[in-house]
Amino acid sequence: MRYLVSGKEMKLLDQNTSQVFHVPELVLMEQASMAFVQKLLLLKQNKLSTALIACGSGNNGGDGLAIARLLREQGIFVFVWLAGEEEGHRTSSSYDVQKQICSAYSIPVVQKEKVSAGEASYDVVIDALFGTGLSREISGELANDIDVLNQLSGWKVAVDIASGICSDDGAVLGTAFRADDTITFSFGKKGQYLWPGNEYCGKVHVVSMGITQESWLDHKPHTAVLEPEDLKKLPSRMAHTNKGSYGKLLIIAGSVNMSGAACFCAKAAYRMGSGLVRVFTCEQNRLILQTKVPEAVLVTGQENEEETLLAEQLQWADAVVFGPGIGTGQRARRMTSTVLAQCRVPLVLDADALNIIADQPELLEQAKTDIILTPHPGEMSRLTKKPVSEILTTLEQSAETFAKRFHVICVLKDFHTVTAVSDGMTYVNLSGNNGMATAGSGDVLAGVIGSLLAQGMKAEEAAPLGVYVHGLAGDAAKEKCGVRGMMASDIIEGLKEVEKS
Ligand SMILES: NC(=O)C1=CN([C@@H]2O[C@H](COP(=O)(O)OP(=O)(O)OC[C@H]3O[C@@H](n4cnc5c(N)ncnc54)[C@H](OP(=O)(O)O)[C@@H]3O)[C@@H](O)[C@H]2O)[C@@H](O)CC1
Ligand SMILES: [K+]
Repeated sequence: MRYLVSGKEMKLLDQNTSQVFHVPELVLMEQASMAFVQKLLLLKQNKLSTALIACGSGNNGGDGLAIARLLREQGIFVFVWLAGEEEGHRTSSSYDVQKQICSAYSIPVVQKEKVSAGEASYDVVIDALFGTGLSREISGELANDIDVLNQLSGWKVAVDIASGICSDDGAVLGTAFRADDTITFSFGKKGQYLWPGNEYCGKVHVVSMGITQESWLDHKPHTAVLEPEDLKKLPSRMAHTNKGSYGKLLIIAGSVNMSGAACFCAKAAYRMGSGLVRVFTCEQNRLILQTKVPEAVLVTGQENEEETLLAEQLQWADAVVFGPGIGTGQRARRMTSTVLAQCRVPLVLDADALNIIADQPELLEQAKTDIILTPHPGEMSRLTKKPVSEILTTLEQSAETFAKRFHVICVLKDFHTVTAVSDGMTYVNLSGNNGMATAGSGDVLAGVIGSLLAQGMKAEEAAPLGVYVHGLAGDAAKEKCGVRGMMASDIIEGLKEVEKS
């Protein structure tokens, strides 16, 4: 697991390192710039001969000037554009020092007219206009400067973060540099991974500049990304066990003409390691379920006995998934009330269950168990009564606010799904790909998380880990089918590859 930080947190880490651990700002700047150059050369295998470095007037610009000097040392023809100063902005003291050094080495300075005229071309265009210090919309000449950079040909690389992207949430503040790659210091910044910032920052490379975990002091980071080593947290398999040792999962899913959701969910749960899965569904789905997932035990009932049967099944289960394909009619609404009132084991609420709860959020408050909700932005919009556009641009905040308000875990699904757990941690998921935007993918996720819960994982661990594993399964499916050919069943098959990794 690694942490992602906001701009404010990065500033705090910088300050603590300078003030408590006595590492001067210029030393950090030198280390950052050296690490940047090392990475840059590695990425292009030393095949660079010309570079343009556009510098703002703060410390990001200071980095840019140090980078110019270090690239020159490597025999690269460098040109700096002092865009911040040209626009009359106040310079930082470290920028002033770096500029003095550059002047002493006679590093060539180009003016805007020359850059915008496109007279020269550069192998790499480096953006050091703004970093984590960006605090408001970029306007006027500086906005135009960014547009000028975007129009240049050549490989585009951002120093720390693409200028114009808010480090905290990925918003575009006015306009933004479009980087192919971003080389960032010490910690990934949240805005590099959240939409639309992720599209502007390109591939993000984190390099060390000498700020270590100690610099957190007593502040606790609260956004994390799971990594391959976190797969060790998956429930272990012992030698002397039987199918009952891996939990009893109840999946309440499917309705007339909606059998697929139940199939995907149950299959995914078995592939995730469940030993016993029961599917509570309607009688009409018997044949298809018994053909597609013969491993699952089916429970169906007549309308007049269904409520009693459901209550009995809730008693049997170690974990419950409720919602995929249940519809939003009277039967589904009755079941929602029963499940939320009577379930005493960890519960995943997905799909139609979320749409029903959107009309009766008080049901969530009455529940007496750990709940994980897995809305996509459309469902989240119905749950919160906020437009989808707002949810998409405030993904982390939306998940966090909902989790805190209802004391639940909120898995807000998107290209980079955000999981907010009730203790204040949020996880940004980086596994997966756009081929997973396909029917049934969400049912698979619900089955994966449900399975982990039934195997005894705590809800706050099962939710982010389930999301991560689901993404890895999607990546395995991409290898086999490509992003267009991928279907939910391929993601289920992909779960086998995650197990092998
Ligand atoms: N600190 C350290 O130890 C190290 C930091 N490092 C590097 O420093 C970077 C952060 O540097 P930074 O804090 O100087 O801010 P930066 O992003 O360069 O912006 C400059 C100034 O612009 C201003 N401003 C803001 N928004 C604006 C707008 N829309 N339009 C116009 N002006 C605007 C704002 O000043 P304000 O006007 O708000 O007073 C801001 O201060 C970081 O990303 C990393 O690259 C590394 O060297 C390692 C050591
Ligand atoms: K930058």
